[in-house]
Amino acid sequence: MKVQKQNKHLSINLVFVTGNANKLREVQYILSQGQRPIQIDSHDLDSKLAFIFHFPEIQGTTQEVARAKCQRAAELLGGPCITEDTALCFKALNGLPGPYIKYFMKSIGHDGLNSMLDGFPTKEAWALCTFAYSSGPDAEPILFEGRTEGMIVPARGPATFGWDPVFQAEDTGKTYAEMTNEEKNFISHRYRALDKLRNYLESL
Ligand SMILES: O=P(O)(O)OP(=O)(O)OP(=O)(O)OC[C@H]1O[C@@H](n2cnc3c(O)ncnc32)[C@H](O)[C@@H]1O
Ligand SMILES: [Mg+2]
Repeated sequence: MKVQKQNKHLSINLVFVTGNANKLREVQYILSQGQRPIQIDSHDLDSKLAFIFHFPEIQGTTQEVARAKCQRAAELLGGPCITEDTALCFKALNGLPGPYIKYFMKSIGHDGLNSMLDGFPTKEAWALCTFAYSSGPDAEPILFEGRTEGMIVPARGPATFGWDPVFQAEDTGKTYAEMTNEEKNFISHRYRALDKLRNYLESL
């Protein structure tokens, strides 16, 4: 990561290690807003790093999963980086599927996520985003969490990004998939976590 302060302007370049193009698009969008834009290096999807995305992610709490991925990414890169883990947590299931949502989505899809809650008294859920920042292979990753409350509903809106069509954000009446980029990226779990990361980076 390069941090340069010139004439009170802050220019930060970060390497974001992810295999998910939708995440990268949203992160670039969110960080380009505001008074001090942060550049995300786009070579993170470089094929040289592609094998990292096929590493099994560990089991554990969202924080343990996030720390382990960032640590591994910093070791492979030999330098500073950020990584991100997203969990979708059902209240009725004490927070599961949580960090394992990717495998549930792949196996049972939007309908299956709804069916999982059949017979439970609440459809409440929350989206949890955990950014991890490592200053290098020997440093302990630092975590930044963002959470958005909502509920699981039958799919509405374009199926462009993961579980967006089945997550209706609290007080909006809309699923993430029914929102514009601006709307989602103003209230999302990702926006809230990135806000904390941005504050941290600006304090360096
Ligand atoms: O390489 P990484 O960054 O790990 O990318 P990934 O796709 O494997 O992502 P995760 O391990 O964090 O798994 C999260 C799952 O939730 C999905 N997801 C993440 N953010 C989302 C969002 O804002 N809206 C809908 N689905 C999302 C994503 O597509 C995955 O299926
Ligand atoms: Mg992953």
